[in-house]
Amino acid sequence: MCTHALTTRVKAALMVQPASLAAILIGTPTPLLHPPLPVRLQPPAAVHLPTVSMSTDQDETTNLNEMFHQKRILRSKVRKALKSMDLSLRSQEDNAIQSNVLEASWFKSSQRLCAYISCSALREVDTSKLLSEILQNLAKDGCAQTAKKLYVPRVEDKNSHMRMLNISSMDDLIANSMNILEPAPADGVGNLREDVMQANDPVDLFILPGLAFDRSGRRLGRGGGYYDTFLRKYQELARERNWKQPLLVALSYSLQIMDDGIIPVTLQDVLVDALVTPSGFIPISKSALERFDNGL
Ligand SMILES: Nc1nc2c(c(=O)[nH]1)N(C=O)[C@@H](CNc1ccc(C(=O)N[C@@H](CCC(=O)O)C(=O)O)cc1)CN2
Ligand SMILES: Nc1ncnc2c1ncn2[C@@H]1O[C@H](COP(=O)(O)OP(=O)(O)OP(=O)(O)O)[C@@H](O)[C@H]1O
Repeated sequence: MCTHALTTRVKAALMVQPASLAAILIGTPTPLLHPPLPVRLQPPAAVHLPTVSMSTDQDETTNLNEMFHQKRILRSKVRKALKSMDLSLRSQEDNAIQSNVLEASWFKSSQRLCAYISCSALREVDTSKLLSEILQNLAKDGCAQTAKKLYVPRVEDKNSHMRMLNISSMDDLIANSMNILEPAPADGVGNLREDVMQANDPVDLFILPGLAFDRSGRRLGRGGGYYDTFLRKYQELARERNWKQPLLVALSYSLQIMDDGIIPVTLQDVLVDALVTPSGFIPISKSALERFDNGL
């Protein structure tokens, strides 16, 4: 790749002037509205930078690498804290978070959702009660018009490519190589499951996992870039179709909420609209604040 192409990609990923890079690194609070969509960059490892007049670009590449390095450090700290979390506290927080979701009007009124299948080995906030409520309603109701439709993640490859496929029962899931339950592409009788990107109707709610969050909507994932890539594509689809953007809600244990300035972000990172913690709902974006104010 030529140096110019690298420079352009790195700048596009940072989407900042050099002077404001420090602000990103130290994590100045972002506005409540989400920033413009960034461009995903390739890791710049194999590029040879010329020695003249490129110090700024080199600095930017170094800073970007430093940002990913800081993310890795934070990930391992949070993983460690989650591993030593008291079991009864964890179970108490799992229950409180799920009750907060189940009682929320934005959850009750949602018709089509994407949610993660929690993995206890990864110490993720439990979603089993939410999933069984959604799927039970589907089974009870029988009427597709009023029951909620559920889409869950399926990792397709290691290049941050994930799909969200429709399931109607927990029996539709099998463990993948990472030991996370996910749907096979086709059901038991060979019919392909509906991919949310091909659905005719919009998703209104995403329930998101993550390792760390803050009150400005920053989210640190597990490092694969799967959700950021997927969410940007879905937001683009919603724009093209003039759909209302889905509400992005992340579930967080108390210890996963960081002070502002701790979570490094590039503009590739999609901000969440709200958090659900054991103590309640934290609206962040304008859209979440509106729903919260209106009791929606
Ligand atoms: N429940 C759940 N499903 C999900 C995600 C998720 O975060 N949670 N994903 C969200 O992207 C995608 C899968 N991505 C994943 C990325 C990393 C690991 C993982 O096991 N990470 C280890 C560290 C591995 C390493 O560093 O080599 C860990 O975090 O302990 C799991 C899933 C799609 N499905
Ligand atoms: N130094 C680097 N320069 C450029 N890209 C990088 C670098 N290190 C990692 N990446 C890429 O960035 C992506 C991971 O981004 P990030 O660390 O923001 O993930 P994340 O917060 O876990 O996101 P998600 O929750 O979406 O999985 C991966 O696609 C990875 O290949």
